[in-house]
Amino acid sequence: MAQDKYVIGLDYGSDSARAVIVNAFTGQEVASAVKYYPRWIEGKYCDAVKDQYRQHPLDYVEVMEFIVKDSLAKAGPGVAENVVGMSFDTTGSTPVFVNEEGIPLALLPGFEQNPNAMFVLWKDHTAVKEAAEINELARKWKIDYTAYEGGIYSSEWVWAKVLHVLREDEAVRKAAYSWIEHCDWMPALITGKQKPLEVVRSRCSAGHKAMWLESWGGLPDEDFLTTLDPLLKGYRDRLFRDTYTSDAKVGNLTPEWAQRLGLTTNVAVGVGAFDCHMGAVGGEVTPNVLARAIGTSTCDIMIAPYEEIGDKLIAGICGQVDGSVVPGYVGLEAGQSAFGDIYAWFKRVVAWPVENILAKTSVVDAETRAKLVDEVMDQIIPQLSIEAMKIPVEESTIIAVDWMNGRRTPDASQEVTGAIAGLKLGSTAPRIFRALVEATAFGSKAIVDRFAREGVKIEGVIGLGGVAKKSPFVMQTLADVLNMPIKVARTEQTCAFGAAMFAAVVAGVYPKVEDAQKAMGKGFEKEYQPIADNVKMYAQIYQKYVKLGQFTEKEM
Ligand SMILES: Nc1ncnc2c1ncn2[C@@H]1O[C@H](COP(=O)(O)OP(=O)(O)O)[C@@H](O)[C@H]1O
Ligand SMILES: O=C(CO)[C@H](O)[C@H](O)COP(=O)(O)O
Repeated sequence: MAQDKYVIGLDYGSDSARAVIVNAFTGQEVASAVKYYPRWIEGKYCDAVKDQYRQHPLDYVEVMEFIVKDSLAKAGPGVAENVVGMSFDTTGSTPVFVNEEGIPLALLPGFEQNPNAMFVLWKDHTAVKEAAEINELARKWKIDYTAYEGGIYSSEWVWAKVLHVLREDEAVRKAAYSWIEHCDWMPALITGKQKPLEVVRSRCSAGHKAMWLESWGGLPDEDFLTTLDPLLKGYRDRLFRDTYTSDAKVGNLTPEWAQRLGLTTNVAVGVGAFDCHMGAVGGEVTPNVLARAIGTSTCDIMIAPYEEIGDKLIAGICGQVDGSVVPGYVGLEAGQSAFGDIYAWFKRVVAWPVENILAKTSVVDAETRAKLVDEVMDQIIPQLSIEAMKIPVEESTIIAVDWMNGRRTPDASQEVTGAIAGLKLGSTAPRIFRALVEATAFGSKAIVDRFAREGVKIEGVIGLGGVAKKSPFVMQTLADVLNMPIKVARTEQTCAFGAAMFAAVVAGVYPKVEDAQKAMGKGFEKEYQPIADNVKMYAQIYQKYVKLGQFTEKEM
């Protein structure tokens, strides 16, 4: 019998990263490990009031070493030496400035504590002004470089972010040579191909976030960038012309990284991509099916055959890119800038006395106090869900809008804000929580409706990600609001699993990712069916959501 071969999929989410070791022949999950980013979880380098969210490169490196070694230890003997491939997915656009050697500036002396020298996380919205300038210039330019990115450039994306940091920070400006996305830096680091012009760049990040298009000759031309701001002079030449889909190999693990991770230099490392794109692959996406990674945010992915999409431009989404999901298809991306993050925000609001009064009380000893606080914090969302679920839909008289972190799709605007209306003295925490869950579902419906309006047929919905797994309440509400059945992917870590499928292709186990999907895929664990009575009621409540959104967009 042939020796088993193993692959590792690494998924870098907003708060934590996980590694999954998978048998490349059978798709059996052998072991996994997860770890929160240590500096991030302490709230370092972030300022929510300013919409500033930065992540230190050391968080990514330390977590990688831990999760790979921990999962290998759990896998037991005979696995490490037979790992043949490794691929990454990360959040995005999450770029960092690097020096000529490709080293993120925060790893250099003098920059260790400078948030501008760190990765600018996708949800950082400090570059709203720069995004508006990009949109204004693109409208007037001979080529509308935003055309394949839904027609609106967002402050979540790389050019807005790098321009903002260049303007804000003279020290970074002087030290910076180029920039790199998180999904490209991880493979570059461990294969020793870190120099900016040697980095094998992802089609997914370049196409969806950097206005890269093959037929334009790659990135927007120098003239466009320097008209935007002369500070961008020379960057285009210090970046890339070509990009690669995730079935391509970056290189092999270097001896140093093989040793640090407990693997061998036989490990082939694949081109990275964004979490939801690999998640869609792990969730076995097919044409006309919307795969939704539902976690902190949502990222909604579809794939379309060339002959179906042709030259059609889909307005108001986060881009359509050849090969960004499955090579050989156009990948379409949309999403909500906050989904589970809205529940997390409400949890922080209701938990204010827990974190600020209970956490300081002297009524109990320190150990008991810490346990109490932890237990209350952990139980808030699950308990609110249980209570909110008991409220009949017809009593859903509180209406909320889900733009607490801006609106990613349809029609990106990070300037819009969230809202809660219809409050009364009887509006309890579970009732408000229910309204927030409904608002996140209504935000999803706005996306589905936009795809339909643009002529993209959706025949099925797949749910993956933390919320899809953890919350039957949210998923049932979503099925009712969308009036569509939703299948939930069986694999525990669908994004990491998708990365593992790509790793199997990169390592030569399968010629195409579709073959890896067939052999390794685990199917679905559950299907939520819309409940007809709820569907009718939500169709009416949705109109109120739309009106409230129009009001806040205009007046707030
Ligand atoms: N029981 C729950 N019901 C609904 N949402 C939840 C629940 N538990 C956690 N969440 C939300 O899940 C989100 C994290 O999703 P997850 O997919 O695990 O992470 P990430 O988005 O970083 O990949 C958080 O925003 C959190 O508020
Ligand atoms: O915008 C993205 C991809 O284009 C982000 O990577 C994604 O939304 C991150 O979210 P999460 O933490 O929910 O996985």
